[in-house]
Amino acid sequence: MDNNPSADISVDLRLSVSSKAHKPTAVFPKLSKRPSEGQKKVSKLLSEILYANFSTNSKMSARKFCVGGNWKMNGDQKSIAEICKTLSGAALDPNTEVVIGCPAIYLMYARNLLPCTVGVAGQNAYKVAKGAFTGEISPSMLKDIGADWVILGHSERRAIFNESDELIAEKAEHALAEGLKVIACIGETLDEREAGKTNEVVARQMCAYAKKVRDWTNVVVAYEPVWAIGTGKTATPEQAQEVHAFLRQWLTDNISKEVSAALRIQYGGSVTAANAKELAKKPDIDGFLVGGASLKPEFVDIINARQ
Ligand SMILES: O=C(CO)COP(=O)(O)O
Repeated sequence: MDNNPSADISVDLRLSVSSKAHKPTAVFPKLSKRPSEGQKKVSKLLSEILYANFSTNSKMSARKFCVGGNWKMNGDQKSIAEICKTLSGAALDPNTEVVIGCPAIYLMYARNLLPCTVGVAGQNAYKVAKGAFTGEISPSMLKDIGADWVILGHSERRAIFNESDELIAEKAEHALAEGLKVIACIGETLDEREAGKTNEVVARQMCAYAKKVRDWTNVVVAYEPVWAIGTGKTATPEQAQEVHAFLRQWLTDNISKEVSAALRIQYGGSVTAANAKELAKKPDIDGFLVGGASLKPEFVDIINARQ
């Protein structure tokens, strides 16, 4: 048996997790004699397998919470200076990444007023670098003035400016190629939810991104049910978690287990200081994309929701 480690697989699989190393080890059953060489080999093999799985799981919990403020078409120099002052003076949770989606014309202004730990995002960018596209801005321009992110596919761009899944995915592809990080928005309308089509809609939107995005490292997905945006009707933590869990499974099935474990999925739609803490407790909610409340001092409490 000693020469054939697979011959004895009656090893206790309980994990012994060292709090320091976070490395589980397979535990031998209580043996009256010292473990044989074969048993040791099996134990080592099992430890490695378990550690590999455990590492993947621990990556899931290691997703850094990410809170975005989407100011939309709001603010002027005076009010932006005030918000930036509030954020600069506040104790922001260092374990939360913060990104401000600022109107393009004020991006450089906000960049200069915000703490350097806070990222800034454009709220849109076109799918090519330059050219005769009156009124558009490009990812390289955003980068040039100090933005590191862009929000794409927001439901307002989809509904008001008729942006298709395909165009949004092309924009995401180009923005990523130019070195921007992308907050990729998705979400169903009230009619779609009531027709029981939520999963179908978000899967379709994810499919479109997946056709163009090869590397998901610099992508954060923002699930924003359209019926919850600006309406004061937040999805309950359970409703949000249900869709986030569906998205996580979709990523596992259609992209990879690794991407599914690492990709951050924000929730957006009437997030306030009052509901952020409960939403933040859900295992697949990795942050928020906040509209109205990001223009108010309560945004600090939303950023710190996990404290
Ligand atoms: O659209 C949103 C963020 O992108 C959410 O807006 P509200 O937080 O105002 O509902």
